[in-house]
Amino acid sequence: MNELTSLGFQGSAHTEHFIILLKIFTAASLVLVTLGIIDRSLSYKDGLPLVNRRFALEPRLFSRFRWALRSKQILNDAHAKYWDRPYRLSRGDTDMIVFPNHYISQLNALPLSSRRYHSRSMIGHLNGLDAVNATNYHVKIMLSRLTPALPALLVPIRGRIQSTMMKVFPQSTKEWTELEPINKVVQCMSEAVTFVTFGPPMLPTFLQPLLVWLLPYKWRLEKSWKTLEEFVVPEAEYRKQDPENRCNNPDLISWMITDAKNDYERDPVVLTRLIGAVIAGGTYSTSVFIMGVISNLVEHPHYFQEIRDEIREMQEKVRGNWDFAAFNALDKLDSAMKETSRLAPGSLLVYSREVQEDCALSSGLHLHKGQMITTSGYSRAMDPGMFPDPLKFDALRAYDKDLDRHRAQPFRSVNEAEDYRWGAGRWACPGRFVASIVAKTILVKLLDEYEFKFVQGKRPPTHVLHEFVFMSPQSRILMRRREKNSGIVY
Ligand code: HEM
Repeated sequence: MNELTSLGFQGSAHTEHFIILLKIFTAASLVLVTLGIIDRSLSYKDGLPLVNRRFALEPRLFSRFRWALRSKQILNDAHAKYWDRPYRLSRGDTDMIVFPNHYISQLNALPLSSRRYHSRSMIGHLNGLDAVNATNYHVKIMLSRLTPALPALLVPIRGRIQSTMMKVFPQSTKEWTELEPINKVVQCMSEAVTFVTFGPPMLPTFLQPLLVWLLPYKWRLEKSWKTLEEFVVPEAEYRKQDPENRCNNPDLISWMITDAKNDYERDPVVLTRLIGAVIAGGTYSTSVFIMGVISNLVEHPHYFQEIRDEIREMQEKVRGNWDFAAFNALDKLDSAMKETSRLAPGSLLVYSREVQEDCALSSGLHLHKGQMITTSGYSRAMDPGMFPDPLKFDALRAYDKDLDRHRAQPFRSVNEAEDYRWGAGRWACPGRFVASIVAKTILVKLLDEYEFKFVQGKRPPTHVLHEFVFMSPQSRILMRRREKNSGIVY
């Protein structure tokens, strides 16, 4: 009896357990089915493969972490899988359609905005860079006024760079000095950028270090904007009162005041924001790039020597007159610059745009207003079909491959058949002419006059965070002035 009771008892306990399990199973199935339905309803309907999100309901934070830490791998895998097809990349902050490069000519005809993209992705509403949403005036002036004036501006730019270099780089030919080269180059670069922006005597030198810190990760934003405004606003008001006499100088502010078509374009606060965007976009990127060229050449001393010889020969050929043509005829240095930006572009993604109106591609793919699109410049730069042995730094790659073509399409050009170092289309980097000539001006002297060594033999690392590729301004290098150099004087 006892046994039966106990069996009966156990039997009802089993039944109870079974019912509980059944309930749990039913509830779990219902949750899964519901999640599946929600997941499907949240998924995109355009059939594009989704990269870096495992299912539509996966918290975006996971995509963001993966993208922050493994962006190169994610792009490599996606390129290997979908190389000829667009795919949707989940970055965590937004989902972008990544187009293969051959779509660019078709995309160029669509209503896309690069500035809206830059403003949105750089949280322009928080840092004040959203002024670029309303106008492309700064880009227009850079291309139509600044670029043609560069040959004439070269002489004062050269002089300023030279005197800054004498101040910030070591002069001893005996001792090695350990320093933070990026911060030093930033000072030279900002001399050039502030000169083309404000003209000669306008900007007090004590403000220049502040402008330098209008850099993405060092922004003391509101304070920096305020400092810049405190200078630019009264200066712009002053020049506006008598443009004929006060806007004669070839500089960005004067051109922006004289060429303005409406009150918005000549508003001093707007001018401050636009100028801030130009300075922030150009100073740090070019300085890191210059350090990248030097690091690559230190790592490959035979190229360093060849390029140094090229500089020495040019110095003799032009008898010390380093004009535009002389800098632009340094074919080997130009080739090393192309190779440096191919291996370490500022961003793995280029040609990033926001769609302005609903539109469709010839393939039938619909793009909706507000959608972000981009291309993977990195996948192109690493394509062994375009660049054999793509991970190798071959300083003379472009020079050796086809010299005529290299000369016709130098570093400063937007060459859509090569990599996308300046982006592409109408909104490719408008600062490329400034970046190229200023970088060459600094590099010619540094490569000719200095020896470099890595600290403890280790190259300063290049980091990749999200799509951004950068070197820390705190990276250090050893430098010593060469006793025997070509004696270049700007
Ligand atoms: C080596 C240095 C530099 C590199 C690698 C670089 C690269 C780029 C790239 C890839 C873009 C995006 C283009 C696109 O989406 O199609 C861009 C945009 C831009 N760059 Fe540069 N840049 C450099 C230097 C400069 C300098 C020196 C300036 C200013 C003097 C500058 C000003 C700008 C501006 C204003 C834009 C935004 C254009 C727009 O979309 O409205 N950049 N740059």
